[in-house]
Amino acid sequence: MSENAWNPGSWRSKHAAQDVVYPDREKLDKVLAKIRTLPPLVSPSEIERLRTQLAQVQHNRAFLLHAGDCAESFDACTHENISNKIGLILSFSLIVIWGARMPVVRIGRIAGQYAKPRSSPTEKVGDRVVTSFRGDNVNGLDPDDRTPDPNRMLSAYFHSTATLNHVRSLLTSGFASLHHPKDWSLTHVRSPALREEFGRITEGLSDALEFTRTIGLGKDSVSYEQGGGRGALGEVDFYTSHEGLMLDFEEAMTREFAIPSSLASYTSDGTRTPPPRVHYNTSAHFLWVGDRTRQLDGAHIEYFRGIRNPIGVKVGPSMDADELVRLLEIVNPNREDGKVTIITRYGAGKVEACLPGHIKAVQVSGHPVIWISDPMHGNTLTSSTGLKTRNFGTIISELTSAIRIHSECGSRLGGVSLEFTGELADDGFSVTECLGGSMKLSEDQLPLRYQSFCDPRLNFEQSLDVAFLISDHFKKERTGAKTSYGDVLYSELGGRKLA
Ligand SMILES: O=C[C@H](O)[C@H](O)COP(=O)(O)O
Ligand SMILES: C=C(OP(=O)(O)O)C(=O)O
Ligand SMILES: [Mn+2]
Repeated sequence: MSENAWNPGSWRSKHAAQDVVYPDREKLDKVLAKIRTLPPLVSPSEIERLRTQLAQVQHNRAFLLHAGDCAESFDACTHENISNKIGLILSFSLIVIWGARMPVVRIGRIAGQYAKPRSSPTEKVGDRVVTSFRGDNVNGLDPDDRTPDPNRMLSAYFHSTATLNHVRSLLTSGFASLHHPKDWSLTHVRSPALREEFGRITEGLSDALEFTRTIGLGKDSVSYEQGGGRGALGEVDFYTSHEGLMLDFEEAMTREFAIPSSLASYTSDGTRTPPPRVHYNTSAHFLWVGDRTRQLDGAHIEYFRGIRNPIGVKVGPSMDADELVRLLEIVNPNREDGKVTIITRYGAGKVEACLPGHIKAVQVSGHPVIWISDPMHGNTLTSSTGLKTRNFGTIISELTSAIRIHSECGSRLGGVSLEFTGELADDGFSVTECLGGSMKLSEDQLPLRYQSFCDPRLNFEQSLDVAFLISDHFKKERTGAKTSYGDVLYSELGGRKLA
């Protein structure tokens, strides 16, 4: 075997950062053997379709929304949570489509986002120092349940299956058409100026949808349940993703297939070459490599370079510009369109110093990439009461800086990666994990409905605030209106420029 040969297990000869050590190796092997026999969660055709759509994003013909929980949990795998999450993704994308007049490619952090890298192998729970919680795929949130258990990977497989099945059933039975701007209440918006701006967008959008329905009458007058079509909003593509962290699991879900729709080729003497066979990770459409596991000579990059799925690479302030280009050479040597999404996450105070150099280096290299901004992970802080949180103003500051810097560098921000949730607490209200937004969530409100057990997520209202901001930006760009970050939406939402 040549030194450069790849197979789904070739990562095993490299160092895996954030590795999980299982005390019972035999049990691990048994679980992995079982996972290898289980059916794929997603199909090669869907993965190829996503690659094509991401190539559209790369060519500025679509916008990418990558969003969902920091970490899913097995307990949160319920009808209510899943439908609220999908509902938020659909509402968010509708608002962006309205402003940008561009399709939105939706990739959820869902149906498999069960494993977490951590800053430290141990953490303090009360007075005790215990092994850090690494996600339901690995160990339990209960401090007495922190020993990694391989059976959790099987459980993750089945929870992913249940989640994905529910997502598919919602989307194929008309759920998307229920997400109407008329149902979005703006009563939480504290600033009258902001409420007016948001209202203008929802009204326009609502009118447009009604108009579409009116001219489509006849075709759509029979409901889906009565045998009719799915309506103007009914046909939506939706893709799944998770961080490709647990390489044992990812390897077991990697399967070899011929590329669908590729044909056999024939030479002039009639010799037939069968269609190329490649390796798909069949546990999700899209996988990303984290900022903590992207070492060029490490196990994760070795695994990622061999799969056919489109991939994301998290890039933080510690990435050198030439290292980024070398990474692209490794994971996309043939420079395929739609293959690599760079997800930048520097922090609002560092984006100015880091992003231009990264953009320029990639431009000089000629590598085709999609750039998206993750304005969450570089902006985490601890509240005075010890809760992990993020400030809405800082989040939109990094996002708007990224949009501006791309444009100044002759590049374009192709999308956004957010940790958000539409899930509701038992009292029916949104979670309270991030500060600010149009509801002006304050520090003393954080403990009210803080439900995340990893990173703080934007709630439904705060997420739509971001959608309105992006939509407004694209509308201005499209109509040639002057974009200024001192305008109503940005300033009323608490946006600020940090040094
Ligand atoms: O989601 C990202 C990381 O897993 C998370 O931010 C790590 O959190 P920690 O710094 O508390 O370990
Ligand atoms: C772990 C994550 O991010 P990063 O690798 O950028 O820290 C994440 O997206 O949850
Ligand atoms: Mn996170």
